[in-house]
Formats: sequence, structure tokens, C-alpha cells
Amino acid sequence: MGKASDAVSGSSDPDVEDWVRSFRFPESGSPELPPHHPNCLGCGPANPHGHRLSVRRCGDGVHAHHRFDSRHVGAPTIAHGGAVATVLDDLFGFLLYTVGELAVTRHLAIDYLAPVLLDTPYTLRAHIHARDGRKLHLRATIENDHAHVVTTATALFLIVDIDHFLTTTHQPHHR
Ligand SMILES: CCCCC/C=C\C/C=C\C/C=C\C/C=C\CCCC(=O)SCCNC(=O)CCNC(=O)[C@H](O)C(C)(C)COP(=O)(O)OP(=O)(O)OC[C@H]1O[C@@H](n2cnc3c(N)ncnc32)[C@H](O)[C@@H]1OP(=O)(O)O
Repeated sequence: MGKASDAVSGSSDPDVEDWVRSFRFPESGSPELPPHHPNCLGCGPANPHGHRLSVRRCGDGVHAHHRFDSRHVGAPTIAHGGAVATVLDDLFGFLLYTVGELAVTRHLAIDYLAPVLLDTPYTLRAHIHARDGRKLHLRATIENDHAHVVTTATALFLIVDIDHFLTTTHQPHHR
């Protein structure tokens, strides 16, 4: 797959430029998918507040094993819904490795079917439900060790070019 930096047109932020220059889509055969940024809140190994999500390809989709911990408490023993959303958003992001295009979250919807418990193992899965031009319609589940689905999520990611990450001033978009 190509380098994301092929279309770089310049940036005022050297950190962003570095990220763009070094970003690679991994070979399609590799099951392990790397974090897209070391400080990412979802998957970055260098972020002390992060989830350090570790994601693999699984068929046409991706999957991960994850435990929320005491940093992610909402009510006692239960993970904060925002922490769950963070992890699902990041998991969706890993599908971009299977698409080979850069995209960002435009819409994220979550059904919290049952509490997600702290210090408890869960399996997360995501796949591309449909693609319509730039629009990627994505679906995900979180399942406990008894094969009960505790959370479902859908997302719309929109494919963007690299300039999206190099532009320092974005105008709001209205629907
Ligand atoms: C932190 C970012 C990291 C991203 C990394 C990317 C790639 C790296 C590759 C692999 C990485 C591995 C893991 C990644 C891990 C995590 C990823 C986290 C992802 C995020 O956390 S990312 C941050 C949050 N995200 C944003 O920061 C976006 C802010 N936003 C914008 O920057 C603009 O909003 C933009 C550019 C998205 C779109 O702007 P735009 O102007 O190009 O698009 P426009 O509005 O025209 O809509 C186009 C068509 O979508 C239709 N449409 C719109 N909304 C709809 C809805 N709700 N339902 C149904 N259809 C809808 C319209 O109706 C139209 O349809 P049509 O074309 O048919 O008319």
C-alpha cells in the first residue's frame, strides 16, 4: 500500500508533518495492526491515559481483546460510556488499514445494552457494513466471555485526503 505522505502539500506544524511523513499502511497480509500514533488516546502505547488498544485483522474486519480499568470508571465497577465510545471509535479507525484510505469519524452511535464492567475481559469486533463513495458505514460489537453482546455501535467515517490533517483552520460543517 502507498505512503500517506504521497500527497503532502505542506504544514505549519512539524509534529503533524512528521506523523504524515512516517505514516504507512501495513502490508495486507500482516494480522497485527500498528497504532497510527504513539500518543493516541485509544491505541497509543505512549499515552499514560490511553487504552493501548491492540487490534488485529480478522477476516474482512478487525478484532481486539480489551479490559477497562480503574482509570475508566463511570459508576463504581462500571466503565464510563465515554471511555467505551473512545475504544469503539478507535477500533473503527483500524478498519482504515483494510480500506487503505484515510478517513475520520463523522457520526458515531452506540447502544449500551448492558454495563461494561471494569477489569473484565471483552472481545471487540468491527467490520465495514457498506461503502458508498467516500462514506464508510461501519458496525461493531463488544461481547463478554459468555458470548453476550453488551454493546453495539455504528459509525459513518468519511474518507479525507492528507490535507485534512495538515489544515490548521477547519470550518464547521452543517447538515
Ligand atoms: C484523530 C484522527 C485520526 C485519524 C487517522 C486516520 C487514518 C489513519 C489510518 C489508520 C488508523 C488506524 C486507527 C485510527 C484510530 C482512530 C481513528 C479515530 C477517528 C477519529 O476520532 S477522527 C476525529 C473526529 N472526527 C473529526 O474530527 C471529523 C470532523 N469533521 C470534519 O472535518 C468534516 O465534517 C469531514 C471532513 C468529516 C466531512 O466534511 P465534508 O465537507 O467533506 O463532508 P460533507 O459534509 O459534504 O458530507 C459528505 C457526505 O456525507 C454525508 N453525511 C454527512 N454526515 C452524515 C450523517 N451523519 N449521516 C449520513 N450521511 C452523512 C453528507 O450528506 C454527504 O453526502 P453526499 O456526498 O452524498 O451529499
